[in-house]
Amino acid sequence: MRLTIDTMTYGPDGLARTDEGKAVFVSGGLIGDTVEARITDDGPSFSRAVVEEVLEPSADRVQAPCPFIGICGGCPWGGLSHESQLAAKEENLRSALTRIGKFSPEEVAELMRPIRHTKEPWEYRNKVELAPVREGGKFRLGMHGRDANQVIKVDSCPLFDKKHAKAIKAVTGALGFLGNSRDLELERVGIRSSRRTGALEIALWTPTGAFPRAQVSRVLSDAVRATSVVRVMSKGEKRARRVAGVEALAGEGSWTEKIGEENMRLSAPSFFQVNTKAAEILIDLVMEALDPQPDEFGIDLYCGAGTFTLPLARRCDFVSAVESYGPAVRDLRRNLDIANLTNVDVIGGDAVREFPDEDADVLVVDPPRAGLAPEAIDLIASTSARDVAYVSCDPATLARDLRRFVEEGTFRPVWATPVDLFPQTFHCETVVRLTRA
Ligand SMILES: C[S@@+](CC[C@H](N)C(=O)[O-])C[C@H]1O[C@@H](n2cnc3c(N)ncnc32)[C@H](O)[C@@H]1O
Repeated sequence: MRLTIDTMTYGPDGLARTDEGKAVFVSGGLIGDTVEARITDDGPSFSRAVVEEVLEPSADRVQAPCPFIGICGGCPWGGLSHESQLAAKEENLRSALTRIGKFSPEEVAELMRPIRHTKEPWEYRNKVELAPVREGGKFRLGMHGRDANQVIKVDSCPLFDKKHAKAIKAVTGALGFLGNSRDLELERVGIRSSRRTGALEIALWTPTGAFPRAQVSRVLSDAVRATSVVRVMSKGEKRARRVAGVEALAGEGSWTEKIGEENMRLSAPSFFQVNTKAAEILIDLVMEALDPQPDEFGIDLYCGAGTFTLPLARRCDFVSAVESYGPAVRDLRRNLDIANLTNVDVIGGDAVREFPDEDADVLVVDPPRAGLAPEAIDLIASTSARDVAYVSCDPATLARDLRRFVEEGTFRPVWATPVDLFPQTFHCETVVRLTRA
């Protein structure tokens, strides 16, 4: 079937319409392409298809600096110019605010500010994750393919920080060698690099139990000059793996990064934005949205290891910060110690159940993809906060939650700024300023 792609979805695919107007999600199709596509799934309201041949390539197609574009899962939009990616991300947010948030086109036009981004569409990632695979009795590590069951052997990744570009090959080589002589039961391997502090951490995720610590530490230390090698031990059912502990195999046992003026120390399981430079744009936008004053109180919900807590604490009189994940709570306490900040109450627990008793003037929320529970919106509405900064990694749940705030009648969105933290992918962060309605 001949199709012309007219939209990039919030996903890896392009979207086309048949002559009858039916939507077709086209894997491998980029906006502006005319393609010959094969239907793989013909549903009642939409179909799925894969590109068999690009008949007329989009003018926005570019040659990406990687031979694995289209195969590797890391860069689903890697064949598209960065300008076109930015435009598609703005359009995705606009569309979510209209379709899901039920804001009128005029309201959306008023809310939306241009997408912010850094000058680095490649080499921005401070973290890569490698997946293990055993094929024909041979063990190796590689990148997750676009097909989730596929693991692609790579020597380098153009998204990864060039300071430690060689670490990928060194780590895959060393662990491949070790894994062929004995089963390390590796679940995944994380590599975190900071060009600012020089830190390089290798994190080996394994189940609890016996582990050849000394041998792994020696082989990895010979292969790569890491500042930290850790083992993250997980337990429980595969789908709901929980972290049972982290043990240092060599070096510092944690990773360091400088973000804005702050020096952060992070344990391997803790969340940290993978694009440090672009995360600084998020911090600037949150501070712009809240404009915190020295006599004011702040709340930081879903605070992680403190990306927004520390800058907020420097500007406010007092901050309550809530985070449910134990390692991140410990990291935040340590980061506050390093920064000599004593005006933060760190609360470990669920953002709803442990919602701070202290009232607040300003509030930042940065929830996971699922967005805010209705109870969280009610609790936020019950504070006397004058402004809320909502940091979101999912336009759909963001749009849903903004509508809920508007329906509650307590806060209304003033502006929404998309931020491109993840070039070459469809993912997009957004910061929204909400103010008292
Ligand atoms: C998107 S991350 C943001 C972290 C932090 N603001 C940052 O920028 O580094 C979301 C955080 O929310 C935490 N989290 C997830 N569910 C939570 C809940 N129900 N209550 C509190 N924190 C939660 C996660 O552990 C994670 O650290």
